[in-house]
Amino acid sequence: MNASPLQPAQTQDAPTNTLYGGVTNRRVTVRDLAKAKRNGERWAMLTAYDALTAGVFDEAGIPVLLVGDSAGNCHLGYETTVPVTMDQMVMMSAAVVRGTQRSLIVADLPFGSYQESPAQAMHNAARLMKEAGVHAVKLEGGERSARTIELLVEAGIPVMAHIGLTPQSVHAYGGYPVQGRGDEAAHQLLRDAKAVQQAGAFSVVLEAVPAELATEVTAHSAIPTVGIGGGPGTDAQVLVWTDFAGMTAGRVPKFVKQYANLRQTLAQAAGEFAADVREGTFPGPEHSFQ
Ligand SMILES: Nc1nc(=O)c2c([nH]1)NC[C@@H]1CN(c3ccc(C(=O)N[C@@H](CCC(=O)O)C(=O)O)cc3)CN21
Ligand SMILES: CC(C)C(=O)C(=O)O
Ligand SMILES: [Mg+2]
Repeated sequence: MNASPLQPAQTQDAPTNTLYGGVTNRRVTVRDLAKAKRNGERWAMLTAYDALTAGVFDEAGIPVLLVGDSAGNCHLGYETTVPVTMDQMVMMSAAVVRGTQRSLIVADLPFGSYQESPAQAMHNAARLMKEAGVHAVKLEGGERSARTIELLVEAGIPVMAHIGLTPQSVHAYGGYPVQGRGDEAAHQLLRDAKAVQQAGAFSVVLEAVPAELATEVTAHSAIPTVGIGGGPGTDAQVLVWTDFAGMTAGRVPKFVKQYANLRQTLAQAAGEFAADVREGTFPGPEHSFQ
């Protein structure tokens, strides 16, 4: 039986139960993710906005990378994701695709690029697939986006849905509140999950919802659920890479676990570089040409 591309082939030097590390010579596909769901395999997704960091995460064995419109907050200096444009998403997505060999690359359709009509969504999803070369797109909304998801899927575009807290609605929410609290909200989330699955989505992000509800949605879902602030019961987890790596300035959401403190590391290195230059200890002879 072929090893799942989500896990290393069981060779004597491949540690078990770790992320795959370039053990196969093909891209992860939506079929691999469906198989992982059937096999109860959990997997991790990270955001990436450029070729360099995408390549690091691809080599580290992250099977799916999301070119998130969170780039607005983490890469482009905006306060929210709302200003991010299609041209910006195409440029970042193309870089992420060029920087990777195995990870499946999903790109967000940014605010205002799909809500007008299914035809508008088709036009912009096609741009991401053709101009950037991504393998799937993601869009926000459950029942409200079902017809659009159907059209894209019928056109051969794999769609990752996104329900619960949908950050493009930040001004309608007045912030980023947890969604799905209370009976009516919980039932709406269950209807959203059912609608996107029936529309043909290959997976669905559950953002900022009570853990028990996310577990219930996952149990009733035939497609992989990807949690961010949804607790441990989802099939997969996604984090914004600048949060997980300790690069984000200021407060990060409660659901973030920081696996590194790159902001401090980089700041300290920059300080040492500046001091060496000021003091004339860099460059030394070993850095100089004769
Ligand atoms: N750096 C970054 N990380 C993200 O996860 C992220 C972005 N940017 N930009 C787009 C959206 C915004 N996100 C957010 C931002 C804040 C909260 C937040 O602070 N939520 C409250 C909920 C409190 C409650 O309702 O009980 C929290 O305290 O976590 C959640 C998601 C997720 N996305
Ligand atoms: C928060 C994740 C799921 C996202 O949509 C993004 O990074 O833009
Ligand atoms: Mg997004």
